[in-house]
Amino acid sequence: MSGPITSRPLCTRCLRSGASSSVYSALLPSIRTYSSQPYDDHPEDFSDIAGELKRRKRKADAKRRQYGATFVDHALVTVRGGKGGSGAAALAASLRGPSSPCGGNGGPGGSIYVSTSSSLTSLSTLSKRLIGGQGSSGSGAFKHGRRGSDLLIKVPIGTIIRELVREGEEERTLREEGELNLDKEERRKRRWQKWFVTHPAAGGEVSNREYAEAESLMRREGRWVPKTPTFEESPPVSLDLSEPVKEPILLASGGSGGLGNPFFASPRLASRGALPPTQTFEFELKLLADVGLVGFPNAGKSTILRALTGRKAEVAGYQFTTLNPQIGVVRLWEDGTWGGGEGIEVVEETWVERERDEMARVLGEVIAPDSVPIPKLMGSSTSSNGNIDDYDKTHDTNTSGKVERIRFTLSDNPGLLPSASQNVGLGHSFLRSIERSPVLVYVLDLARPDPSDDLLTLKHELEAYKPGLSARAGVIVLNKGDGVEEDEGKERLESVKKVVGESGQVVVLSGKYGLGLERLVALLAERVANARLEGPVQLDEVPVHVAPEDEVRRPRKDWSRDDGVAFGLKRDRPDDDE
Ligand SMILES: Nc1nc2c(ncn2[C@@H]2O[C@H](COP(=O)(O)OP(=O)(O)OP(=O)(O)O)[C@@H](O)[C@H]2O)c(=O)[nH]1
Ligand SMILES: [Mg+2]
Repeated sequence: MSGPITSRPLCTRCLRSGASSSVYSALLPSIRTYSSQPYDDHPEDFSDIAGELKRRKRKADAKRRQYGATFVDHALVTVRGGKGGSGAAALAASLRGPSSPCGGNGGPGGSIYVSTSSSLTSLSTLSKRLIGGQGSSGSGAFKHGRRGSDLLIKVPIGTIIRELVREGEEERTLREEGELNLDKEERRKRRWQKWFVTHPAAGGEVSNREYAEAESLMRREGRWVPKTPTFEESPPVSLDLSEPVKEPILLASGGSGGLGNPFFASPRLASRGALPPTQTFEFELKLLADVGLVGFPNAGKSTILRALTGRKAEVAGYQFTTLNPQIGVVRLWEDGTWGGGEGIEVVEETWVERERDEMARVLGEVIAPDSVPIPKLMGSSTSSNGNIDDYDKTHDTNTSGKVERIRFTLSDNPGLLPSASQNVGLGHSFLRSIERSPVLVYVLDLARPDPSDDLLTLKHELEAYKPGLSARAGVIVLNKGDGVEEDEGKERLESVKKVVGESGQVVVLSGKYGLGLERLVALLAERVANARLEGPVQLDEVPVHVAPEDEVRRPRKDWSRDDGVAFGLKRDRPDDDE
């Protein structure tokens, strides 16, 4: 286990700040510091490296065990508007004449609305059962009950909602009566008791005649519980929320409030509030982004998203860091500069930033990232003098006086595993989420020995899920172009180009150090503009291969990385190092 580090020299890479090291030394006992990669400043810290690796492996295993449980792209939700409050059966005492009915009506039940939120990318926040607030009952002196509170469900843009089942009060009652095998008279009595409130102090039993008169009065006035229309009479709700919703859309209305006894001109009868129909809705998420990043775990998709859009996607050196798709916005201006989010920085692993924030919190001052030596991008002739000021000059967040040429959305997705098309790993949920992106980008790790092999596997998985899907990925990114030897890198680039042929463009870049991004932005902008001219992607219903129960969300085979960390370990496989 790696714990707090108490006596080690300050690593300039993990605590980059201008503050004096003595300040940090004083704080070190309370702060855990790990270096992301290079420990070359103090190679004697081997114990920490081992600790850090163990910590990462544990985290990766935990994530793998979850199998993406936080990404929910399909949900069945039972929804019912709130029940109306009961009317009151009250009498106003009068000194001169007989007392008169003065019960107020019940308040209507709350309704359920749906709206979109651009910050959501999963349906995991949806409850299985949603019920609107109940209206409160009326009371004496003509006091009407309060309306029940409405519920607003927020879903990500790209959610499709379909109504599957609808059962109203009338149908429910009929079903119950059928089950109880009641005769006609018993049914009527049961309904009256269910539908009317009686005044406890108004004396005597309510006669059948009184009930019957009250019922026919309600029917005449259209206040008796209405029959819920069947799907033939009124088609089921079907919504495709592919655009942000301006006004919340009504999914289920609340029940009307009951009537007070003045309606019946009766001293002892009032009606109960209506119980609205129970509806079951299917929510399905098909995320909408102009460009979708597709790649194996750890290829650097989240790093690229952060570098291009500033969206705070988690970046870490273990697989399945991303479990929910993330969407960011890229903006390209007429002068050729581009930007998004917070702007220029070397994309660190998220834990480095967290610790810097923690340090800033303890010190009470903002800690700027220190200069980071920027390595050379493979194949580029320009050498860097290793300062953050040399960072990609075309990335600019200053928008003043600029004319925007195009703006597009980019989605980072969970890592794909071989056999994802058979629902292994995050499987279909992940593939469904990229289905709507007209432009796809394969992200490959140039540091892996055979990226062309990875490309073939990715292509195969997309084709197996939906024929033609892989053709949308015309841009192939070879990421981590900063860390490879020139010869080795060129060889890998050539092998990828051979697989790609004429069908796509290959870009070598470094998401982490922001090198080579301008070419990627230009290519994506062109492709997105063309795709927009062609119109939205047609979503024909794809017959999806459903894997047998025991294969679902369970990787079939190990897919090992060079460093020995295996993908797709079985859920119950014991930890090797613990
Ligand atoms: N040297 C170098 N490292 C990079 C580069 N891009 C990403 N990395 C590192 O690669 C690791 C994985 O990066 P992520 O962006 O989290 O990868 P991912 O594809 O989103 O991974 P998953 O979410 O698990 O699918 C992190 O340690 C990054 O710092 C790069 O261009 N150069
Ligand atoms: Mg990621």
